[in-house]
Amino acid sequence: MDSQEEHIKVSIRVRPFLSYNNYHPQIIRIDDEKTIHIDDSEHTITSHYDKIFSQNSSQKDVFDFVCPSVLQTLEGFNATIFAYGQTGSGKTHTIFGVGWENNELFTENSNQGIIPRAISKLFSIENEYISFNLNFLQIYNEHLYDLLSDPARAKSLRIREYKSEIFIDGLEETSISSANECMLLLSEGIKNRAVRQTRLNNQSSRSHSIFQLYVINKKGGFRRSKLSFCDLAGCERYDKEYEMNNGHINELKNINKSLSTLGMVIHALASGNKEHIPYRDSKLTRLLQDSLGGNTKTILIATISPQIEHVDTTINTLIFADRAKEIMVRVKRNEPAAMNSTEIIINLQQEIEKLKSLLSVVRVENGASELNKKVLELEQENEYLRRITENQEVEYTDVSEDSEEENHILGLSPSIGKNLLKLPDYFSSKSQKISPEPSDHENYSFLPAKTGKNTKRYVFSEDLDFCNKRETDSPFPHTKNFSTYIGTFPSESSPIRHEKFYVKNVDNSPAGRGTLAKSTKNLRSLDDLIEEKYVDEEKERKLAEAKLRKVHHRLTRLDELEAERKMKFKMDFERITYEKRKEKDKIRLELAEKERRRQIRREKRIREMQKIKKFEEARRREEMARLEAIMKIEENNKRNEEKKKEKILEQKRKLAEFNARKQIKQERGFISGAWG
Ligand SMILES: Nc1ncnc2c1ncn2[C@@H]1O[C@H](COP(=O)(O)OP(=O)(O)OP(=O)(O)O)[C@@H](O)[C@H]1O
Repeated sequence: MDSQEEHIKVSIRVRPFLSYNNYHPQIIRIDDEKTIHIDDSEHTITSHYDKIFSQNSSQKDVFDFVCPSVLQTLEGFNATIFAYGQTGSGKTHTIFGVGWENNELFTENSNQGIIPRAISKLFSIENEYISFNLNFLQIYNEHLYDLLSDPARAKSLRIREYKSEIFIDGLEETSISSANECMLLLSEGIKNRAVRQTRLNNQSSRSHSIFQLYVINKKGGFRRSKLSFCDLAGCERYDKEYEMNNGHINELKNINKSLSTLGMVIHALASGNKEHIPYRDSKLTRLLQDSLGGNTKTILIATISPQIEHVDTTINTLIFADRAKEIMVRVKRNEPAAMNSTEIIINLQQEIEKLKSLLSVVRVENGASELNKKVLELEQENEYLRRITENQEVEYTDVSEDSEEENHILGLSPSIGKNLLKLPDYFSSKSQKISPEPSDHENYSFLPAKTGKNTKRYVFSEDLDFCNKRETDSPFPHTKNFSTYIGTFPSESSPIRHEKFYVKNVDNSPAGRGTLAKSTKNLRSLDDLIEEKYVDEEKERKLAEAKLRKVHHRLTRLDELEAERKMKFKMDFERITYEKRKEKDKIRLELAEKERRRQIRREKRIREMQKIKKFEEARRREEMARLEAIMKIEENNKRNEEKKKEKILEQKRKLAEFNARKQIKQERGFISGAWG
């Protein structure tokens, strides 16, 4: 099936206020299921995600959101669900649920987190072809531990990579046949996790834990998919007011370091730069590699606290979630591995063999052990060669049989041969390897016998005169008057080995001399025989020398390699130290810059507030003046009005008086007229 590209799904879950929280203003508003607002005096932020879970959302609501991806593992897709967020914001609550201490979560209830719900869901689907394996691990202080087999955190495990797939050496994968069995193991593992009471959480996870369920579908082959749940340890700030012991500080440093690496990985992936993703900078990112950048359907649940004092961390979590939204992953259904059980077994066996051999290679590659191994091999080889050389010497010097043969060829009696200075004893001791040379060379004749390429043989005679004539003398008869000595004289200055036969002439009579001459002649024919042996020995010696040269060459090369490795290690170490220092400086600068900007913002806000206050004051004063003016005008108007009214009243009064007077006049006129 073709692969398809899709975004990582991102959701936000807001934790409710906990009972021990004091009242705090609501700074989080959720408009619809996809939009969240953060509003406080300093920030106004709006952001969109695949799903927002409010403070009232239930565990079931969250599971319903991830359920389709969980079920897709049955069809051969890999899936990962991971929770990220500030300490105490509800990651463990979301992923595992609460109440594991009392095994409360075995049966369905509202507190169950995503994992127990996923287990129940998967086991509720009856399918004879499907089986499950699981493992459960934690990353504590940058060390990996098997939560199911190593509760004491005694043995940390190592990450390996094979065919670009990440696996953990020594992590036990347990086959499970029922949901109950699975829950039991899960609860065992949960109890083994590293937790600690902190200021923000009574049961704070101090490790990142990863629970992996392998879904094996045997229908039409052997299809294996992986469902991972990851509960990350929460990021936490160093708290000066809360006394932290060294263990706590160490945990905090490791947690924050791995989370910041995760942030960098997310940042790099989101920016589309697939070239250099710093997966290897932490164990966490190494393990999440295939979830973030590989063939896996991934869901991130970012948990946030509703409290105003955590607003900065909440915003950082949202920034992290924003970046994760941008990541594209290419997902593909896993292919079936083989068609029948025999093939499956063969495939698995082959795979195991490959992995085993790979492991041994990786193991030796990972340190000086390879070098040690090679050095050991070479030492063994050296020892072997040394022994060969010694044996050759022993064989060569152990001439008891040869001397008997020689005696025989020389025609010397066995008794004479046996008296040859007891040669085997003589040569068997290293300290006496060199035969005694005749004390006075003047008295010896020097007869060159056969000369091999690397061997020179000489025959000495005590009698110079006699020896000078030896070439023309008659054959050497068997006689007890002669003793023959054989010795090997390694030359210090040259690789040529000098071998000297010297014959003592006991009987200095002419007959005796004749015998010696004959002996010498026979000796020369013996040389012919021995020469063949020397040629073989020569070959062997050459071989041994070549081997030694090779060993020497290899040792030199190993020294060079070791020097190179050390140099590379030193350079890498320096580079990493430099980068880390740079990174630290950068973070320090960023923090300082952030602090500076925050300070500027604060000052600006204070200035603005002061401006607004002044402006308000002026406005108030103006308003007061305006009101006073209005009141004055109104008073004037009122006064004028009253005056007007008085005037009118006066006029009315006057008019009334006038009218009254007029009427009186008229009445008087009328009376007088009537009288008149
Ligand atoms: N949605 C929720 N509803 C009710 N209680 C919650 C919710 N989320 C978290 N809590 C409670 O808040 C407390 C802290 O939650 P939890 O331990 O899950 O946080 P965390 O993010 O895993 O913290 P840490 O990173 O320190 O482990 C717990 O008592 C938990 O039960």
